[in-house]
Amino acid sequence: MLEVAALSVSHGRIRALQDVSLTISPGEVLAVAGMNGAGKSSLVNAICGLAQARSGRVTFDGRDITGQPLHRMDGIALMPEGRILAPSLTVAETLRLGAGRVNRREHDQCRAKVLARFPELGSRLGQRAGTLSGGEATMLALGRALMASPRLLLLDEPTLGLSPSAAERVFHVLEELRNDGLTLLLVEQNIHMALGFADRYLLLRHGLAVGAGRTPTREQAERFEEVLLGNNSTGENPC
Ligand SMILES: Nc1ncnc2c1ncn2[C@@H]1O[C@H](COP(=O)(O)OP(=O)(O)OP(=O)(O)O)[C@@H](O)[C@H]1O
Repeated sequence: MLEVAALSVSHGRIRALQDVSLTISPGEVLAVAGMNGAGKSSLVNAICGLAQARSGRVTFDGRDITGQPLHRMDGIALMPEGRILAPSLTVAETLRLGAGRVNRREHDQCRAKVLARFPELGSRLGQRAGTLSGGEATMLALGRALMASPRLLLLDEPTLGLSPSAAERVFHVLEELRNDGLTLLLVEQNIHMALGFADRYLLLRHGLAVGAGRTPTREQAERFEEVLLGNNSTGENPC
């Protein structure tokens, strides 16, 4: 479904990502892990055209989408790091924005599905996004992404800043989305939750892919974290 080949991203003189490749098959969940500054957001942003790739290729369903802006990517949606909601827009207006160019009937159908998934948003359609709690704002950001009816959802740290119970709710929703057949690329700071949930992982370090494979078993997880936290100087694949 998604193929990323030797993708490199620079921000000015900083090499954020170097020759990173990955594939995701339909229905799979890929967790992208790594410490702060490892290049996770640069990877996600370059996949969906928000960061410019210096080199490499991104292919979605066989189409080359390298550098294409997100709004032209039929089938891919992003929940960006920090949620990025316009605080003065209402919940209804935010969801409308996520739908893009669809007719009224398509919008209403899609919104009904989103509101069935997030009942807390239904009673707040006229409330401004800036007044929502962290958990509600996260559901709105997820709902906005789902309004695009994606087949592949990119999630950049969806539990950032949330309480443990709100983070659990996010993973509960992600589980439902997976059961509905959605393909997920998940950047997640809560490594335990991410590895417990994903089918496969990609480990980044200083912009390089230093490990990839099926998610580790409980026994392998400790070893994995050693590498992740930088206690292992070889950068070897932990699994
Ligand atoms: N717009 C930018 N301008 C300059 N440097 C940037 C920019 N965005 C990212 N960087 C740098 O690129 C590197 C990778 O950053 P990136 O945000 O991709 O990492 P990350 O793994 O997502 O980190 P975090 O977990 O802290 O969000 C870092 O050194 C960062 O400082």
